[in-house]
Amino acid sequence: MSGTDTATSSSAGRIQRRPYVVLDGVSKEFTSARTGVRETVFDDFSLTVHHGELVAVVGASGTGKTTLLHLVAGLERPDSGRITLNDDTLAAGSPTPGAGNSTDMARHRLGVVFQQPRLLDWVSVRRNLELALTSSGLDPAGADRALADVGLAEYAHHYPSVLSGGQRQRAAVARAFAVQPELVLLDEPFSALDQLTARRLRLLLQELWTARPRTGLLVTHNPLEAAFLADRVIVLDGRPARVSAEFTLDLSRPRTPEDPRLFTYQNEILAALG
Ligand SMILES: Nc1ncnc2c1ncn2[C@@H]1O[C@H](COP(=O)(O)OP(=O)(O)OP(=O)(O)O)[C@@H](O)[C@H]1O
Repeated sequence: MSGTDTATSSSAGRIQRRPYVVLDGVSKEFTSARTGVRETVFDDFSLTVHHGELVAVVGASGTGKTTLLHLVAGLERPDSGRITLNDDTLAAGSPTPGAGNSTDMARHRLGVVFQQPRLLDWVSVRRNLELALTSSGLDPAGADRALADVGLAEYAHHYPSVLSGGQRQRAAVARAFAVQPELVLLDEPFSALDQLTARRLRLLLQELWTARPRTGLLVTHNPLEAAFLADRVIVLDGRPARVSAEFTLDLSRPRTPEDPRLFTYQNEILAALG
């Protein structure tokens, strides 16, 4: 633990040595809809994310960042290799790869935030959260608390369409955290927002993370966002994808967006991106 303030936490204090997400020798191919050619996105790819660790994944467009999240979420199955979450085998390669098991998300308490909020427009914001809670076998009464945590209590009865883009993404974050996820997957969660809103939501995410540390994978094109939020940043490169560089960010939390050390990391990550 660094410093004397008990509200701050260092990575070393939060991250356990126990692996939570393990990809072991994972391979994944797709057939391009455009050319009909098979592309090997991952070949014998391995990655470990430890309990309490937030790993950011950066890399050029098309390297396989979203595919990596989909594999971990159980939305895609590996062609070969094994993926385990908290020692529980989520997926093992099968000769007939197909869609993942939709119960995986509930079983492992996954919270997912996508680039777009993906809220149901025909029900209220509260109902959106209640449905997520119910499908995870949780009490829907938790919706109001989750909305209050992100500052949206007074918008609970509104339909998503009357909310601003930032408020909708805030609601999406609330929905992801409402299920008290053990694992949070974030796919470019703030890239569709203006800079000021994105900054506020990063601070909110940090608050939620500090209140109760979880394990997470964050896909982002923004090296500064990666440095601000993550414990470790990996750079994915090539086809098939491999980890070409890795940065451990030993900065205590809460972090401030103006911390000059973040800009140093940003430059190092940018240099690794080439
Ligand atoms: N369901 C699919 N069917 C066919 N090809 C796919 C499918 N999903 C991904 N791919 C291909 O796999 C490769 C990796 O895609 P992916 O979306 O994971 O990359 P990415 O690194 O997240 O890209 P970006 O940064 O642009 O979002 C791309 O060539 C993509 O076309």
